[in-house]
Amino acid sequence: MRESKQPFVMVLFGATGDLAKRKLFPALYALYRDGLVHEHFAIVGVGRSEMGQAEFRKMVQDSIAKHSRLSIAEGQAWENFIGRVDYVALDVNNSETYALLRQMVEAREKTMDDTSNRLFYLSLAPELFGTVATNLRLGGLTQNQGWKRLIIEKPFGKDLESARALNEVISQSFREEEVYRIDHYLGKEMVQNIEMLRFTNMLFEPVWNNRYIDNVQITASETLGVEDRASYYEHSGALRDMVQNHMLQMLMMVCMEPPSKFETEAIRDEKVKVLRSLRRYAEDEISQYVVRGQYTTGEMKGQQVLGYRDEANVAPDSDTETFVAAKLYVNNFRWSGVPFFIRTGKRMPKKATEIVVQFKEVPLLNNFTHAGAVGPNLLVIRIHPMEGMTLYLNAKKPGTDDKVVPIAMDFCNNCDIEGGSPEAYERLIHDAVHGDSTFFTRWDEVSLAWKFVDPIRRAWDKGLVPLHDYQAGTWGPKAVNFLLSEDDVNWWYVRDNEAFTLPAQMQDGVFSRR
Ligand SMILES: NC(=O)C1=CN([C@@H]2O[C@H](COP(=O)(O)OP(=O)(O)OC[C@H]3O[C@@H](n4cnc5c(N)ncnc54)[C@H](OP(=O)(O)O)[C@@H]3O)[C@@H](O)[C@H]2O)C=CC1
Ligand SMILES: O=C1O[C@H](COP(=O)(O)O)[C@@H](O)[C@H](O)[C@H]1O
Repeated sequence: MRESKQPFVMVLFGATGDLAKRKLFPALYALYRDGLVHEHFAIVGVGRSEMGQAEFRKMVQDSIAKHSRLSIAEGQAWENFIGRVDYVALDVNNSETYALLRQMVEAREKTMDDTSNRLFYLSLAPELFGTVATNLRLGGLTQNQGWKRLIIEKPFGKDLESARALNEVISQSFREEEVYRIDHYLGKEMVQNIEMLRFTNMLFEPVWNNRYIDNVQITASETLGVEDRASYYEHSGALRDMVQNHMLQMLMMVCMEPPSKFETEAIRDEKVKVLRSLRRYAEDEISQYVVRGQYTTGEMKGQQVLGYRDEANVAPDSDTETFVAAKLYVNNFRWSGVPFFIRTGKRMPKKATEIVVQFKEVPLLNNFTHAGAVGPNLLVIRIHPMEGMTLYLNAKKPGTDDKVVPIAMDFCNNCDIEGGSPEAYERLIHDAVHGDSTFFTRWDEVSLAWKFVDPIRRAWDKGLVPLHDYQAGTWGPKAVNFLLSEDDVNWWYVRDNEAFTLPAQMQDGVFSRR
């Protein structure tokens, strides 16, 4: 699993981009501040923009000041960090420019007792991933003495065919165990915690199956619209952007069997088995199991917002989906018959990612007069922005003889951590630096995820499934309801940053269905 700290040089392609500024530099700074990387490290930023070292360092400083969970330390500590950051402007398509990059990396390595461990991070447009992997090899950057690793941002392809082609190109320069495909949801504390909750509590594992679980709901809702990413999003849509990766990763974490060891490949093997058991829908079945939607103009926090088709760089007749909901089945012994409802969308009422595990209801016995008011137990795993979990149980209302009320046991994962828990990118970069690829996506996961998603995309492209409208600020198209009503299920109430409350359905001691 994790190696001890070792010196390394990180080459960050896309160092002037949005992700680098908002997430990657703040993450690197936090790792340095928390003493989680070797004292000998350096970052060589690569971008296209011409700028000098001082200007680049100022950009890094501004982005850390704006986006880091930690404030910039005054004095020596900051100087130590920023003094390790270099910049080179080059066009990654031009293989000749890699000689300069190599010189810069080697110059840094000379100051580290000639240790040569290299971490390449591709925070670039996906079309450039293969070219850079190849040019790194042709430019001699991958023939170093120590380890070499390649972190690749998403998306990894746009369908199975393109993902295979990309993988083929990358594999000519890096071995599979050197490739770290990012899915930043796997770096989220509470996504990682699912394993721990499940496999370290005797309370859950015996009932974690189709005998006791009625259904599972996974929501990743966003309040933001497409913002300035339309040129990417128009070709991606919510299916490729969120479902192929983040939603399926959360599903795998919920459904996987206990691994034979808490080791990288053992864990990844179990996750992959979930995707192998995931029921794949044929194109003519998609309309029964998957709903797509696109937001129209509506109100968010009292402000009128644009509909998707009116956003900058979106085609006026775009049929890109900004919302997807689906009913999934994992056809194995543990999960057969349990519906997994997933939904993700932009311009929804709350920013929240959470998983609700709804247990079956107790038998309605004649001698238990209040059975009608007794609702199901729920385990709610809150991933973002609240981190923690809530277990909903039933209990007697104090002062009454027989009135049953829902009660909630709430756990907050990050309330006691100053500055909040580590960001997903901190966790993931830290893992990659230390050779731990557990929370990165293995190639077979990627390919199976595309095998599930591709028929959906094809059915949509053929016009076999309607694209429904939903007003910005709502929970998606009404057409979604049929997915759940067949199973007599409703979406559970989603909290964002609200203080603890019982879900609306549980108030007044009665479980009402919305
Ligand atoms: N931004 C986000 O929130 C998220 C991004 N991602 C992924 O991260 C990656 C980067 O995204 P993002 O930061 O938003 O993209 P940006 O468009 O903001 O940045 C792209 C970066 O690539 C550089 N670049 C582009 N072409 C070349 C070239 N020919 N040679 C050298 N450098 C080049 C740009 O340099 P310059 O600016 O100097 O021209 C810039 O640094 C993408 O794969 C994206 O899918 C994933 C999840 C979220
Ligand atoms: O990968 C992506 O994720 C974000 C949502 O991430 P979160 O950590 O804020 O939940 C999404 O906005 C973006 O479209 C997508 O590319």
